[in-house]
Amino acid sequence: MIDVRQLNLSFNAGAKASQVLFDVNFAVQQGEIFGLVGESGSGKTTVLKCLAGLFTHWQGDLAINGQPLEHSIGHQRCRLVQMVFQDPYGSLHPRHTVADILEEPLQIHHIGQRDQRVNNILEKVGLNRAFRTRYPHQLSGGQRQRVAIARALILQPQVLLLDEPTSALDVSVQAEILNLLSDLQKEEGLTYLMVTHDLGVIAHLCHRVAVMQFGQILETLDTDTLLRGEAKVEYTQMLLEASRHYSREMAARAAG
Ligand SMILES: Nc1ncnc2c1ncn2[C@@H]1O[C@H](COP(=O)(O)OP(=O)(O)OP(=O)(O)O)[C@@H](O)[C@H]1O
Repeated sequence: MIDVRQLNLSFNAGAKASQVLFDVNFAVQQGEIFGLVGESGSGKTTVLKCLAGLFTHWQGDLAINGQPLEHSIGHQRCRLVQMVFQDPYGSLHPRHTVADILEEPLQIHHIGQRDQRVNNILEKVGLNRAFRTRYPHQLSGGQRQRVAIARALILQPQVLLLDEPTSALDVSVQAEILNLLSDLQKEEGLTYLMVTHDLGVIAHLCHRVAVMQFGQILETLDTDTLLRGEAKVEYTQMLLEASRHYSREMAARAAG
């Protein structure tokens, strides 16, 4: 469903050029939830932005559902793939109501029956039509992320690119959003490519993960293999240990 072949990307040119992606290769199957993990700055978000059309100066071959992606963003790509960002407050227009936010993509794509579609999608993400007139600042963090997910889904894309979709949320609402994403994936037969640093998120949602460091993929493995501690690459083992340690410390702190 998602094919990334020999993806390379540099920022700036000449003496200031810095390459951040080096021959990135991976493939995600239809209906799969695929995680991208790795330390900060390793290039995970950059991969997502290339697929979403937010970066257009990449080199290589990108395809979704067998359709090669152009070096520009067009209407067709928006109907195929949508991105959900980490910070739902920053990604929603502060002076637009929920109805405005959800109707905008429908207007741009000349899609009718907007009221009905907005009500349906609100219900799908666990909100209701009473939220139509609210502004982002009148919503909780979890509700804002539900609106961001609704906006991503209103054009009925086949692929969602999720950039740490729960990390900006209160711990108590993280599980709610993960469950929502899991339900939507099954109901709609969606394919997810998800950036996360959270072992719990990987264990809960992902079928397979690719481990990135310094703009390269070190290995791709299934979640069970990762959680059994059977990764081939030492860096992956280290990442797993660090994440377990971090989770235990967090749990101890929360309990104490
Ligand atoms: N617009 C930009 N201009 C220049 N450099 C950039 C730009 N966007 C990202 N980078 C650089 O590209 C590299 C990869 O960034 P990216 O955001 O993809 O990392 P990441 O793995 O998602 O990190 P994190 O987990 O912290 O979000 C970093 O060194 C970053 O500084």
